[in-house]
Amino acid sequence: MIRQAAVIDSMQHWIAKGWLSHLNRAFVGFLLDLEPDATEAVLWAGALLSHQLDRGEVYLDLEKLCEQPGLTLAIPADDAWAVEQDEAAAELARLKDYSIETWKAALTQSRLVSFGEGVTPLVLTGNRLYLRRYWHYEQIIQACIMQRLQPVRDSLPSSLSERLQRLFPTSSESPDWQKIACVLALRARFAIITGGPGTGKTTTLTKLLALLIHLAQEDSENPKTLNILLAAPTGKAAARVSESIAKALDNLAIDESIKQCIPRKASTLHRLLGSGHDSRRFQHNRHNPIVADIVIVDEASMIDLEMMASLLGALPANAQLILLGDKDQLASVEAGSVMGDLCRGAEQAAYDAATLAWIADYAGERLKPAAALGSAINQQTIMLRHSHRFDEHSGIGQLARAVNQGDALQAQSILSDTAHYPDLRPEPRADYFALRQRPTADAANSLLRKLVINEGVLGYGYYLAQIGDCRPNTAERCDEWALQVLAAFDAFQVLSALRRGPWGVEGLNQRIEEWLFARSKQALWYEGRPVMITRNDYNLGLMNGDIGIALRDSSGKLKVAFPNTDPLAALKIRWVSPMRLPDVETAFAITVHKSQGSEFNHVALVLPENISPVITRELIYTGITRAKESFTLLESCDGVFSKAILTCRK
Ligand SMILES: Nc1ncnc2c1ncn2[C@@H]1O[C@H](COP(=O)(O)OP(=O)(O)OP(=O)(O)O)[C@@H](O)[C@H]1O
Repeated sequence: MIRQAAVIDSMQHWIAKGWLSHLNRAFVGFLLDLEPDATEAVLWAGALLSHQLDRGEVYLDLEKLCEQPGLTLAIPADDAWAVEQDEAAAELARLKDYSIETWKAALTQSRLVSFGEGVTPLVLTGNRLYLRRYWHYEQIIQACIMQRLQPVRDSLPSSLSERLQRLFPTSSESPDWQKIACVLALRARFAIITGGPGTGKTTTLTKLLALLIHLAQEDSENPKTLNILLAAPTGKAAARVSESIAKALDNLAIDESIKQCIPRKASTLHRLLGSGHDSRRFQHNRHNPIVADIVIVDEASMIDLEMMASLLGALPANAQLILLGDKDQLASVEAGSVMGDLCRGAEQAAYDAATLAWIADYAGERLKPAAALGSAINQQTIMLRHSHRFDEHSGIGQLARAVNQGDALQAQSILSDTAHYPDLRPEPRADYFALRQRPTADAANSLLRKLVINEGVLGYGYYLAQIGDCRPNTAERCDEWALQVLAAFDAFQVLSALRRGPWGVEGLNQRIEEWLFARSKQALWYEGRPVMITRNDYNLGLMNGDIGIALRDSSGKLKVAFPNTDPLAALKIRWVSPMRLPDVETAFAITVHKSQGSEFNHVALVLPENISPVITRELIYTGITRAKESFTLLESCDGVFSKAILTCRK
């Protein structure tokens, strides 16, 4: 008992430092209630597991914990890394008493732990300690995907080859991964199409759907019209997907009757599953499945473990699931990097003999066997590799590639060859910028200010001008105006790696508000304040990450205008009183995490003065690839960018 009290004391100290939360401590209390004589190792393991869940990790990896406790637990927190590193190392040393064997021995003997099915709160599998709920989600995902991997047909009709030929007449790519994606996705009820920005995921999807519709219509035994549903994790992502699908369909040379069967509007996953009020309990589940033949989810890297389990659990057994997304992006904010995990090994295209034969027979592509065989999921995973949006001259494309490959030297060399901002006018072909001189905090701040107040589209001036110059004088035009302001806001976005500190979103938003409104702290709500929802509000139908802008409506009242992402909604804008929005934060600067699923014409990525474990290659890559036309790197201290590129969490 004395030893238990000592553990709790240490935990209190960690809570005071902000390394653990009260919730983590409460979880330990819950474990103690169930097992009053729990050992210190079990209590620590419980607290650290709870801490990992807060950080978006699904389990506590005991092996990594033993090897690199600070890095594994991200203690101290990112914004205090520089100052608290030594103290944290000394505190973490107390965990050094435990080896992987002693952790496992203690957990194995505890009544709180089992190794699979059961009722214990904790589950140990190998070196991974899970909370039962998350272990269960993984089981559901695994079982539902495995069931869908079974081929649904052992051959494709000959009429399909002709259609494929028409859809993919010639290709600049060799092999043609888009064509391969189509033929593989026709084989089973599950497929993942992953690729960086502009690699043709949406284009491929529309062709695939056209083929699937033909196949269903031509089925001699049971011709049918497919019920196809399209979804994305957030409202913003759903709106972007709808836009991309509509564009891809406009460019697709197929019969109008087939096009009519392809949905142009995506809903959010919450809506697809039928979200109940204030909860993640959905109307659709295995007892009441969704009615669909094909479900497509874009921006799948944003799906967390719980949502993926809910989705798979609610799919009817015969429905086909197609996931689209960029596996190299950051994982979801909630626990679980499902897409990254499912796509492990996708680069190698490690197909087995049956898959290679299928590809050769139907796509006419003879791929070389990989050195080692990939997993069963790899057989239905296709990585698109050629960006059609960023050509070889595009700085954004080159930079994203170098970052993704962990090539810090190449990334630096691209940036040192950069355009700069003599008068904030980009050179004609350059689409990326960085401070040319040695970065310092002052230089970064002054460039950021210049950018932010820039009256053109490179900064927020353009957006502010839309508010003032385009204000309508009739109530009817208010929605149109709000849409215009929201679109203008998407032209530029400041992104930060961190939340706190002068280079985190809190500090940046404060400075940007002062620069733009030339007033130090004014009222919390003012016209032009962009806000991001920070917690799902099922009553208002606003989801974490949705962005709205405070505007005066036709009656002069300040309201927040949100784009209506419901595909069936008649009104394009929803006006919500600020009083009804307790969980929002200013969004001139947002975290890279929160920017997922969105794209902006110009992105300014701000890096802090010190590296910390959260500033990783995936984060930099995600930040860069949010930019459609131009990208600016603002390093407040030399070296952080390069170090981040060398830090890979995979
Ligand atoms: N095989 C191709 N040949 C030529 N152009 C293509 C090809 N595939 C896609 N494109 C073009 O590249 C652009 C990007 O394609 P698409 O929107 O399908 O990519 P994406 O991977 O879905 O992009 P995002 O990153 O926005 O999700 C579009 O203009 C599209 O017409």
